Amino acid sequence: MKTLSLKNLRKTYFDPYAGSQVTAVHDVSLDVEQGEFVSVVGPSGCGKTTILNMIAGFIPYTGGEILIDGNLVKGPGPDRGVVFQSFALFPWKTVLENVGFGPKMRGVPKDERDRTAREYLALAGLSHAADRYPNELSGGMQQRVGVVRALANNPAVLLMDEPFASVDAQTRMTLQEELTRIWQERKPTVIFITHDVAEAVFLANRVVVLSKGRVLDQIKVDLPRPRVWDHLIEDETFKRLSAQVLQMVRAA
Ligand SMILES: Nc1ncnc2c1ncn2[C@@H]1O[C@H](COP(=O)(O)OP(=O)(O)OP(=O)(O)O)[C@@H](O)[C@H]1O
Repeated sequence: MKTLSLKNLRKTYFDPYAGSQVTAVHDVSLDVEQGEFVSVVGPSGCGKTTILNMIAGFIPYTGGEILIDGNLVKGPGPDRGVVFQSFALFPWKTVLENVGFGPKMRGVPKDERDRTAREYLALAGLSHAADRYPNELSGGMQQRVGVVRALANNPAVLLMDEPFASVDAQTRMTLQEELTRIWQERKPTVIFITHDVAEAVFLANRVVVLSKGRVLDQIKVDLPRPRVWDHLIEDETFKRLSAQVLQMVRAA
């Protein structure tokens, strides 16, 4: 079943420096199935963040349409969860309260939202941190809380914009493994933007390569799961797919 559908999506910005319109997204059509994990890669300025922001409903689109479960996107909504590279957890709320915030806003009773929040925290190995405050956590842990906070709303689509870009390489690999494990358990529909080709391939069922506001190509990733770096780093298929995507990005 199709969860997300982009049809001939277009976005122009007014560039105040040039005094003219810039087309950031030309004509993007993309269908994402329920429970699919799609990575989006492409050179800087190819329109990745613009597309994500339009799906999130943060910025209007100039042409075409975005449908989520058949409904036209007209603005932000609880059917989409968003995780950025730098995002703010509420510093005055505990980890448990942060994760339970979305359900609270939707009127879910305290017992139930605490139960859901604890379930998601356990899934990310964060049970021990439930009563801590964000400034008592490492950057990697905060990022994991951000991911489970978005998931706890049970969004139709989880939108992730380079969520692991600012953590160290070691932590990043752990977060990637963890995300694939959580994905496998809950099967959320994910759009994941990254500059890191290996990350894109490691995580996804499909990698979409953008170039100058258009879809250049798409590659299916049939690697078995669970995905673990120790196995994949030397895996011939992983290496071949990564090289293929890298070549496309460099040519884009
Ligand atoms: N608010 C804005 N006003 C004017 N032009 C913009 C605006 N935001 C983005 N652009 C332009 O739109 C194009 C696409 O930008 P976008 O940020 O979507 O690319 P990106 O692929 O996410 O880049 P990066 O990988 O560097 O984050 C670029 O040419 C950019 O300069």
